[in-house]
Amino acid sequence: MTPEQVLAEFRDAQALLEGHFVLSSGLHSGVFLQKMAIFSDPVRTERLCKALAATITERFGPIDIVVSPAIGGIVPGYETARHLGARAIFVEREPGGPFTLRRGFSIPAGTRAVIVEDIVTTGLSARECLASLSGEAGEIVGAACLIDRSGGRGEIGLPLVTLVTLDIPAYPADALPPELAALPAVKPGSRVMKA
Ligand SMILES: O=P(O)(O)OC[C@H]1O[C@H](OP(=O)(O)OP(=O)(O)O)[C@H](O)[C@@H]1O
Ligand SMILES: O=C(O)c1cc(=O)[nH]c(=O)[nH]1
Ligand SMILES: [Mg+2]
Repeated sequence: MTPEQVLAEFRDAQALLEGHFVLSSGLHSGVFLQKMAIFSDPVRTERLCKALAATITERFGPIDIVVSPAIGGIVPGYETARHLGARAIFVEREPGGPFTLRRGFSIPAGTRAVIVEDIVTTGLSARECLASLSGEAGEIVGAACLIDRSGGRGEIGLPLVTLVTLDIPAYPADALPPELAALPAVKPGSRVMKA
């Protein structure tokens, strides 16, 4: 799948939103990729995740386990795992807390795992996912996402593959451009911000 085809999927699904958004990292942006507009369509999700699985195989070789950060990573993690012939597990948090591997999930010795994210903005969520797996015996060989909106600057601590790299501006709350500051802010994701 070319980057243009991937972006066309997001555009056709009306997943490319404009407004004033508070992102998971606390940064603000005028653009939000509403991945759930993609993941609510199994056929569209299959097309994208099949392509991501091929990219993962090419870069990292055989994969036994896909591990994803909840909530956004669960659907693409599962669908990508299906195309990799791998298992799909996820890390989740108590509101406001760190990611944890629960529900009997593990990455056993001798297995090769990859982190699958939906969108990477700063890499914070993927980094926190990786940190939560430090006690697992298997090898985390890399990370993958559908869209990297960091311009390739997101830091995960693992090699990252993606279907598309975009460089979408994001701003700290105290450095908003006036046109963004003029719009009411909404926070679409699940991370609980600490006051
Ligand atoms: O690279 P980052 O700066 O971490 O931003 C990207 C993360 O933000 C979103 O998750 P969010 O925490 O909003 O919750 P969600 O997965 O429940 O949508 C998205 O699903 C990624 O996990
Ligand atoms: O950084 C985020 O929180 C984020 C950005 C984006 O475009 N889409 C999303 O689901 N989360
Ligand atoms: Mg997320």
